[in-house]
Amino acid sequence: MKWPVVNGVSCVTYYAHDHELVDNAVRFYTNYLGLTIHSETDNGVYLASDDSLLVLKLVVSKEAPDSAEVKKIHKRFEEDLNIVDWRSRAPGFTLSIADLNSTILKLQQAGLVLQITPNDLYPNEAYFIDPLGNLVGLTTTANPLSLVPPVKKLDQPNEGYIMSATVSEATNNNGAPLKGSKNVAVMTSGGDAPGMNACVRAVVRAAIYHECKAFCVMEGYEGLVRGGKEYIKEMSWQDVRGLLAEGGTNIGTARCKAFRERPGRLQACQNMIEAGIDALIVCGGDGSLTGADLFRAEWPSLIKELLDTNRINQSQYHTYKHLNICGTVGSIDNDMATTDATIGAYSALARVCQAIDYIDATANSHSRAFVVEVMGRHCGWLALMAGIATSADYIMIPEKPSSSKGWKEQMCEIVSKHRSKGKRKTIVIVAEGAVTSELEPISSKEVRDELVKLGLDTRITTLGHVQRGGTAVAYDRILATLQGVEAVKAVLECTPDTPSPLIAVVENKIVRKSLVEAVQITKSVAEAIEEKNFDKAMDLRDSEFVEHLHNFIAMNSANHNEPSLPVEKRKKIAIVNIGAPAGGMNSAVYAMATYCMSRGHTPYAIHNGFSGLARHESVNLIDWLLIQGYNSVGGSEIGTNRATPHETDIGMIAYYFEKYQFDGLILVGGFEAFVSLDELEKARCTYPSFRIPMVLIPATISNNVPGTEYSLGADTCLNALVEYCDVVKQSASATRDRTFVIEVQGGNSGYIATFASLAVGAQISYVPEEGVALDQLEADIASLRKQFASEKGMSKSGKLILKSSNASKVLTTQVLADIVKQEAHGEFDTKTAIPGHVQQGGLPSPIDRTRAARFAIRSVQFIEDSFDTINKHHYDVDFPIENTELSNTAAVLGVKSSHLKFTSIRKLYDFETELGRRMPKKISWKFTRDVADRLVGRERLIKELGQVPSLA
Ligand SMILES: Nc1ncnc2c1ncn2[C@@H]1O[C@H](COP(=O)(O)OP(=O)(O)OP(=O)(O)O)[C@@H](O)[C@H]1O
Ligand SMILES: O=P(O)(O)OC[C@H]1O[C@](O)(CO)[C@@H](O)[C@@H]1O
Ligand SMILES: [Mg+2]
Repeated sequence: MKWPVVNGVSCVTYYAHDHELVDNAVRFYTNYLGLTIHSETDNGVYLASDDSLLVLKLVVSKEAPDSAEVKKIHKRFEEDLNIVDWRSRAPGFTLSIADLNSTILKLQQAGLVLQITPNDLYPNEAYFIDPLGNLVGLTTTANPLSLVPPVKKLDQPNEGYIMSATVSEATNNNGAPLKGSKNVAVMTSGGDAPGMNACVRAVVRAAIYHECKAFCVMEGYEGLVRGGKEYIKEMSWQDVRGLLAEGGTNIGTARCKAFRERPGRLQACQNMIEAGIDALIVCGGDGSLTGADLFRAEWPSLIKELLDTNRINQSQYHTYKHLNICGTVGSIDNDMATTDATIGAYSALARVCQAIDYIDATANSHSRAFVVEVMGRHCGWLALMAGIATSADYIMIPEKPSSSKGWKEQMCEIVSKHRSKGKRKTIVIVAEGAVTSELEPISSKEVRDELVKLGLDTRITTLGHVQRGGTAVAYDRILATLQGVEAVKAVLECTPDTPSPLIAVVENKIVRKSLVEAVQITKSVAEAIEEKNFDKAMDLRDSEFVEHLHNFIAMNSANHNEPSLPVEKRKKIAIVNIGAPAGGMNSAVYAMATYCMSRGHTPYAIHNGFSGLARHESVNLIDWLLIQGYNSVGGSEIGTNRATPHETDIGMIAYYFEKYQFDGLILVGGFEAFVSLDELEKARCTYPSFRIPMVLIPATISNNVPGTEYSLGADTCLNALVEYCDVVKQSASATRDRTFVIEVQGGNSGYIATFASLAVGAQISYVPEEGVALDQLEADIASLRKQFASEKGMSKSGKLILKSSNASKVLTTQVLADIVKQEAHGEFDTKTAIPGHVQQGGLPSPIDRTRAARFAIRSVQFIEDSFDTINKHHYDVDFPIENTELSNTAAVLGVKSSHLKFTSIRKLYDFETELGRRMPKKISWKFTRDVADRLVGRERLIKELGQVPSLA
């Protein structure tokens, strides 16, 4: 794509008040507009187009965020949205019509505020607001826009939060709130999936919050076809209480034949109109959403036929002329295009991994082979991710088949090599839809027969519907809840011209996509497989899927295939765990070591942190056989502690680095690891042995490492906490009149408390960023009293209060519980529950295992890429300490909007960290607090997160 500069400007300079904003803008311009980073300085980034023309400079201004300058930018932004002649105001880019259209689509998919000129004067222009608040124009001088209908507003500008949804009120085009304007129905369809209940709860409560009536369509499309009050039921706030903790879908689901035929859809249309439904939210898989899309496309003809045959009257015809429909993706298969995850997929993955962990034990005992068949009719996502998370020997997925004979040879060769290296067990995972390159189905029995031929005592385990059962993991509850809230907002904001939305999760954000397009791309994956065009099928899967597959193959070839790097490029790379244990630490070691082996590097483990190294020279070559099984154990197998290099003996550490001639270091840990990396980077001028690439993989349940929105271990912790809270809530509900104050870990970060409260439906949460303000406490107690009074001890009315241990030093958990109890005046009872270190979790979650593998492999690649840069200065007497290129070789690997990004420790430590509080300056999840409160009807008095003084 070419990006010539218009208006005779060769360089456009934008100002932002902090590095984070510049990072967001850089991410945006590189991801969506195809620019590349030309160079970086301490206070800005230059971006260039493909043809190396300098077009954009993003600068960190010294001005404070509330400075006059920044206010001016915002004012201009607001004015610009209303002016007619934007052209004179906005710097922009000229594009071909095709590029313009595809860029506009990308921008819409990114959920950006977007305006397309609605008048004839400039029909070829689109304008958007970039992440710095600047108005930017895209122009073409070719044909008028034809592909994209005018869309006034889709969403707020992105910033990139861990699964955040926007929580602003639904508004019309003039910004007026939309309240009470619709009857909103939700249904679940296709195979049930854990998390569907959370979605139903969120839709019902968000609809009621917006003063709409909420309905549930029972039994999927079957209920829509049958109609009547039995199948289309109005729901109250209380009707969806307790749903978060329940698996499956309580409103029923079905695979409905009648809806596949036009007469069935005609009847469904009539039933919806008779029930007065204005908007329908469908939570289902690819099939259900294909049905929804067809229903949408046919609606005008259906409603016309109903009018012509007198099945509805004129007034109904006019009121319901446009179908307002919205999809959220609920399926364990994770096979819907344009969304990274479907509701239920990670819960099913958790079931699969748990089962394989169990099988591992018996397989190992008997030295047996197991063929494990997992679900997924047309998609290998479950098999692939389970393969990584359990370090299976071989996987078979529909997207990447081998030839009819080839798979047997390949599988047997790999399995034999693993056995010859001493492995006692063999696990082969077969996706239900696995095929050969000739599309012949591969059965588990065939696989077993091949393994038997190798002389292995082999069993088949078909996991079946166990995979769909059980309660949803934390991730699915959060995803489903945020998507349900967004779906309601979307249907309220839809106008007759708005394309039907699909609520997706992309880059860790909840965004609206086009339902039509998602269905089309999903169909093309199936078509590509049918045409045996497997490369195309892989291309159509998201890039993360492809990366995971490459990683699996690389890790699996460790220690038996010829390494992929030439001898002179092979290095010695060390890994160390620092800080408290966190789920995924062992997986990081396993992935780092096996990937190193596949490349030809030598992996070393530093045992028991820096103190282990300094005091006991605890360094070992990592042995392939010894780390088998690492994925399926919690804690830190190589040992971890909090001591930083300075706190131990940095000189001794440098000595051992020199002795072992390490060429690269990977640190896995939390804030202490962050501080350690800073110390090592600063010590490079004194100790040449630290002049090597160093990467930190954030791993802490507190999720407080600057430079990332997600740390390994946080998901495992959330699952452990959610399980604990479910049990406590069950007890509280059984006694009808009890509140529990649960103390949550997380240091000065309220991340865990906030996301757990969203996932369990806690009535109240207190976090360090807000403290426990007395007026808030008073309001919360008053609200609890009101609720218990209205329920009169007749229903399941247990309540949870989640308190971060550092939310207040004065109000300890016990004191807080005592105050609540006293102020309840006997109307309800209050107790405490302290999960403590249980929150570190037992077995790491599949999310933490698979992310750990991805992070570790990216880290090794970073070391390979950075080695030459720093090696040039290895022997310099005056090591250049203020050289950005060099300081970039000591970096934190972070998730930013689900992109993995390396940020130099210098930049993070010096500019983006509140050292005293051990926290990043910017908190990425503040909106999630609002959603959590809104869905339990809590009014939070403190709206802004930050350093709010607490009672402490
Ligand atoms: N092409 C279609 N036209 C009309 N309705 C359809 C179509 N495809 C599916 N549906 C409706 O959606 C229902 C569910 O579809 P399907 O059985 O494919 O499950 P799904 O939504 O893909 O979920 P999962 O794959 O997770 O079980 C079908 O029973 C049918 O009622
Ligand atoms: O429960 P049923 O109707 O037998 O369907 C099983 C199918 O549903 C899914 O679990 C979800 O689509 C598939 O993986 C599996 O093939
Ligand atoms: Mg499906």
